[in-house]
Amino acid sequence: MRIEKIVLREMNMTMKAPFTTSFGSVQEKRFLIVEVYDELGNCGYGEGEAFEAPWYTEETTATCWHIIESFLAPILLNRDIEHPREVTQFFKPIRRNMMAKSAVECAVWDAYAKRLGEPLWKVLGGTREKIAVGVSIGLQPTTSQLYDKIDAALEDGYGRIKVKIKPGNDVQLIRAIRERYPDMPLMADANSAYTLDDMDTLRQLDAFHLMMIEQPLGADDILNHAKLQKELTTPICLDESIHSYEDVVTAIELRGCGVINVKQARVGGLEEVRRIHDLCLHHGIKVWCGGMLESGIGRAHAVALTSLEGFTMPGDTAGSDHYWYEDLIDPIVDVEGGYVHMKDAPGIGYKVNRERLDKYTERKLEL
Ligand SMILES: O=C(O)CCC(=O)c1ccccc1C(=O)O
Ligand SMILES: [Mg+2]
Repeated sequence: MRIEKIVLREMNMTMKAPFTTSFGSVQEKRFLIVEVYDELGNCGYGEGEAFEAPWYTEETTATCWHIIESFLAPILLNRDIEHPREVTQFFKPIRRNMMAKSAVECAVWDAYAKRLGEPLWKVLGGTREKIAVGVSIGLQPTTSQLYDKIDAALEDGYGRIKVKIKPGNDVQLIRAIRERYPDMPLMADANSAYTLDDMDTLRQLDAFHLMMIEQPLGADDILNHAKLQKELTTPICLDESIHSYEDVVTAIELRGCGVINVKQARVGGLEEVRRIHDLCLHHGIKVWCGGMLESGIGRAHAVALTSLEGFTMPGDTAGSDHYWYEDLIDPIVDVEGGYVHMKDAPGIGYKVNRERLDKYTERKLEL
């Protein structure tokens, strides 16, 4: 396969409601869509999932554009590729910038699968015909508004609820949720808001049989997660701390977690997720697929990944309509009774609606 053209788009779409974490809120999403064309005219799509500000990782929409335009696209253009797994190797001379790399790598996978006439999930080695998904609910102004969101998610059939916590909005909040929903599969995500000085608070969370506590401590702090995990019975799940296969090796050796939330965007693409998935399976570490408030394009890649056998826990890939009034794909990612059913169409399996793609494009560059 020969990559003959790459199109870069900066998108701007507004979510139905603001999404609030311990860092702040997002409602307007500025992200990138990458189109990769092979010599036969197959077009693959990938999503640059970084946020406009560097609160979740150091990348932003603007740094992704710069890295793709100046470094990644020139590496791929007019290059012959046997298999998309090579892309990760081609990108090795460029340090980090995982979200920029992922956008392009995902697009190459989609083009490759379309060229084979096969659905991406099968090309990746996925086996599940349907995948279980949960929802992640941001911090709400009041507990009663949070209850309303939980009730709506349960009514929509989601079988696992993740809520955000932060210092001052944690033990009381989780206790209240547990009293109202004693048996609901529940987990809490702190997005790095605590330190080991908060040990007493974090220990109290052990009383609520949470499925896991996601990323309580700093993004660069696997060592202290290991210290914390020794003190807790609830498994720790790492999110922001994991940027690569090597980070997972470190986390496993240090016993820094029981669970990994993996996102293709955070680790540089689908091939790296596959390697992490295999490693976790080998070591008995649970792994599931997280989300980045993506449009349907990034969502479709996450759905394809989640069909790998090791993704035994529900992911964060809620249906498109949970976040968006309209999505870039037809049909939308649809959740029925807590499950997304795999599509048999080639590539990501969802058709990109070109009219809507153009409607939300604010800047476009052909390379
Ligand atoms: O539903 C999603 O797409 C994921 C929601 C979520 O929790 C999240 C959203 C944006 C950035 C980080 C996170 C996270 O997993 O910590
Ligand atoms: Mg998280």
